[in-house]
Amino acid sequence: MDLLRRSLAGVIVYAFILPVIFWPLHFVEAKHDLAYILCGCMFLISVLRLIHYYFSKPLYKFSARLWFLLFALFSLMHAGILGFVFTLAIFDERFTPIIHISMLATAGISVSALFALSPRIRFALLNLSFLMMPVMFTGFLTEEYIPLASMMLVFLLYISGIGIRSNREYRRSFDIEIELEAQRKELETLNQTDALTSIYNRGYFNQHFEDQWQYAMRHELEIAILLIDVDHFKAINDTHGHLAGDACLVNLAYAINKTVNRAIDVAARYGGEEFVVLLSGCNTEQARSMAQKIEQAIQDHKFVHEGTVIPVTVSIGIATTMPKPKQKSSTLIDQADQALYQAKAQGRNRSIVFTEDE
Ligand SMILES: Nc1nc2c(ncn2[C@@H]2O[C@H](COP(=O)(O)OP(=O)(O)OP(=O)(O)O)[C@@H](O)[C@H]2O)c(=O)[nH]1
Repeated sequence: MDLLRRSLAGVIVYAFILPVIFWPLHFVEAKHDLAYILCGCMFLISVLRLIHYYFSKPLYKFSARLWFLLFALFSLMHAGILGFVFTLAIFDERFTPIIHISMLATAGISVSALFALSPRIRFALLNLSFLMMPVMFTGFLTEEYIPLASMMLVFLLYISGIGIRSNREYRRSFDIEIELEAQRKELETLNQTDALTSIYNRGYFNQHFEDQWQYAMRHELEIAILLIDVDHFKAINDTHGHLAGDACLVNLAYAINKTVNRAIDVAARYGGEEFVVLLSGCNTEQARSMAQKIEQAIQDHKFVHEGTVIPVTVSIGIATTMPKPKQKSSTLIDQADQALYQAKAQGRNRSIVFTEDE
């Protein structure tokens, strides 16, 4: 696709280049039909190339191969006609006063075409040969133009070398761009992910929560928060060691994350042994049902350490609301926290929904 953008200027120039050369030389009067056919073809091909440019995206999606075939066909047609005209210049005396300028123009157009097409170097060289080879070989066959043709050959070899180098640089910069994009994505993921449990971290949760809060406010939807805290986690650490505690957190994160499976919902590690779940477009009943599912998943997903099952339970604080313009999103977290406190106070291993009178 980059090829198209790079060669667009050439497409416009090619549409008008022949009339600009033919009219002042009175070539049109002498070779009326040929002049009109050549100018018409160049113009028509430019129009076809512009149509190709305009429909490029859908065509590329439909078939990248067809897209390139058409691009190559039109470019080579342009190059072929120009190559023919430059060859004509050697034989037609009307061109004699400008023969050197013609050769210079051939060189100039060849260079710009080569650089525009250098991302596809083999095609660029083919295009270059369509432009330069006919005039060069004809020059070699016409005694008086042999020195000129020899210079063109040297020039052709020289710019081919530069084209190949430019292609390598283009590819290298392309590779660097791809690598940078991959690194950027990796960094973004790292930035959003909790290092221990590999689920979302608090930073990502805060951002997502704020977005969903605004969305829920605009569309008058309910939104729910579940704050999940491991019961007596300190005891697990103290009895089985910190590494076992870590493994337990990984286990829990997996069970919670697997249960929260709607794409819009988010489970994250909120800090220490605390997790948070954000459910968008979800009322209290649905939030309560999700809390039960999480409890069940944690129960089913047994945590085994050194061959023994370590019982792990959680307490969950639930809060739901339909966000109002003056309401702060942090109030919902506070309410879930208060409900969690209640769950702990009432003996743990349960979920409690926040109500105003609590
Ligand atoms: N292994 C491990 N422990 C952690 C991590 N983050 C926090 N903790 C521990 O989690 C424990 C939390 O203890 P408390 O806040 O007293 O809570 P608890 O023992 O779970 O008791 P309740 O919450 O009241 O049921 C502390 O001992 C922290 O050191 C972690 O990343 N890995």
